[in-house]
Amino acid sequence: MKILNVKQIRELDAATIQNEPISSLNLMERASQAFVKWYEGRFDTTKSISVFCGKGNNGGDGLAISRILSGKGYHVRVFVIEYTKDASEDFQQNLVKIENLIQVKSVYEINAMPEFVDDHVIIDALLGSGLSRPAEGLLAEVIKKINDAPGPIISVDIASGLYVDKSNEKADTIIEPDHTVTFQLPKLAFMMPQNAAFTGDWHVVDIGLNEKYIADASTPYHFTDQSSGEALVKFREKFSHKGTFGHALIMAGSYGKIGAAVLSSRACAHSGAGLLTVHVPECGYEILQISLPEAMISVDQNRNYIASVPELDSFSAIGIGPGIGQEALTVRVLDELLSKIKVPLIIDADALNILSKHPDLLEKLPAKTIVSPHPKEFQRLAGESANEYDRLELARNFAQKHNVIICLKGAYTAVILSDGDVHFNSTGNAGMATGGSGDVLTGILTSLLAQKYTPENAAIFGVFQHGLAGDKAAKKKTKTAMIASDIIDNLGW
Ligand SMILES: NC(=O)C1=CN([C@@H]2O[C@H](COP(=O)(O)OP(=O)(O)OC[C@H]3O[C@@H](n4cnc5c(N)ncnc54)[C@H](OP(=O)(O)O)[C@@H]3O)[C@@H](O)[C@H]2O)[C@@H](O)CC1
Ligand SMILES: Nc1ncnc2c1ncn2[C@@H]1O[C@H](COP(=O)(O)OP(=O)(O)O)[C@@H](O)[C@H]1O
Ligand SMILES: [K+]
Repeated sequence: MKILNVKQIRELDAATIQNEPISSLNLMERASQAFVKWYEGRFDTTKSISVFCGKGNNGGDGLAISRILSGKGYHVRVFVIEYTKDASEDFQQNLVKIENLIQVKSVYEINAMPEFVDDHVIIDALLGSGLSRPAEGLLAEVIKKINDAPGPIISVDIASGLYVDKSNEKADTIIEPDHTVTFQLPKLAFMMPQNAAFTGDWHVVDIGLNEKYIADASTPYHFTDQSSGEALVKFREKFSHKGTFGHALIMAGSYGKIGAAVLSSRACAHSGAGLLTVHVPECGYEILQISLPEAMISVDQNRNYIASVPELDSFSAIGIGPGIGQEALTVRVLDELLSKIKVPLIIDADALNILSKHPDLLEKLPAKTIVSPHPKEFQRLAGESANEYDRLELARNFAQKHNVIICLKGAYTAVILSDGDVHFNSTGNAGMATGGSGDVLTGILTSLLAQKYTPENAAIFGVFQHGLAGDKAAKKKTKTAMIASDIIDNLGW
């Protein structure tokens, strides 16, 4: 699924109107019907509704939604906030359509706002994708008043005051909805943790916008939804054998952190690699052998941390990093590995921290190496950013400059390809915010690389699979009780 910018969204609207063809008023009607269909599935007619409309097309949607809901037996109050004399054409037409059906109250000053009762639903149709500056004056006061209301808030298309594709300032006044019902495509703003309060649960409703425009639109931003994630799976051929699926090498663990090696190795074995060798310091030998008899163990000469690179000839992909520590000899191991490696590589955790401290090693990274930092590791690697949009740009530049693939981990992990394209992941949940989840991802990615997934597909599909398994684990055990091992136990489909 693509994520488009504001200009493209406007063009998409126009392309639909022109090519279908459909009048813009009827397109607004279709969008409003789609919103109402979503609403009916959630709230019954016992709950009263207050709809707050601005005077652009988002407000026009609000008026149409009010009329349709009222026709379905909902008790609806409608308020138009009079922050300007100008109103869009479709807003005006919808005002005429509603006039004899529901009383519309004009709000010229904050004291004219209604009082709210507990289970009263608020629909926010003040400002949509046309936001061009922060909400101020009466609009800002209204937004604050709505945010203080006890009942649920549902934003039409996007929370009023939130930009679609660029960062707000901290001081901006923005609606804090429980739900956002957005039209046709997810918005870039929804991907950013900084906007969590201004997004709520978001839902995309199909309003039949022009498919050709969407297919042709050029954008770096994509969303790996269920269908695009599942489409990447490589099914096993009938006559395949273990040699078909590659031989993965995982280099992980140090004294006190052998668990990281166990987690990444188990995840690797459960993700389809034909063979798996785990290189661990001596102290990890028995632990690994017992916890994962399916793996072969390559025992380092050093007791407590990895100090040597094993013979690499037989491996088809290598993952390094979980729990390895940053001892001087381990730094040398990473250096030597980067000089010798001829197969796809994934670098995570302490191996990333070593890269941050030894930036000269960055120049040695083989093309299309996958790096999987969480935000703190990425900051160590690439530096600070003022906000998450800037961080994403920094990551896109970093990926292009070093010709690597970055899995920037988070609620919507961003897989950033070496051409700068970004694929936000749709799966996963806050139950995965627990020690070891990242080690599991490293194992999955190593496994997919060993199976000859392209590094791009390995990263996108691996992150998707990881989140999917996390979602299954949360369903069975709850987000609170699940641990990283549960993600492994729920791999597969
Ligand atoms: N695209 C689609 O597919 C479809 C879109 N639809 C709907 O249309 C919505 C977009 O409509 P829209 O373009 O009229 O924008 P919207 O936000 O309602 O108002 C813009 C007006 O507000 C003004 N303004 C801006 N910021 C302001 C501020 N802080 N304080 C005060 N004023 C401010 C701005 O002024 P200007 O920037 O021109 O000075 C302009 O006059 C979209 O979100 C969706 O709900 C559906 O109906 C059909 C399918
Ligand atoms: N709130 C969340 N929603 C979805 N996924 C999450 C969330 N929090 C963490 N995760 C996922 O869990 C993993 C955590 O990785 P990481 O921070 O490296 O953990 P660790 O170092 O403990 O293994 C990442 O893949 C991340 O995307
Ligand atoms: K809105």
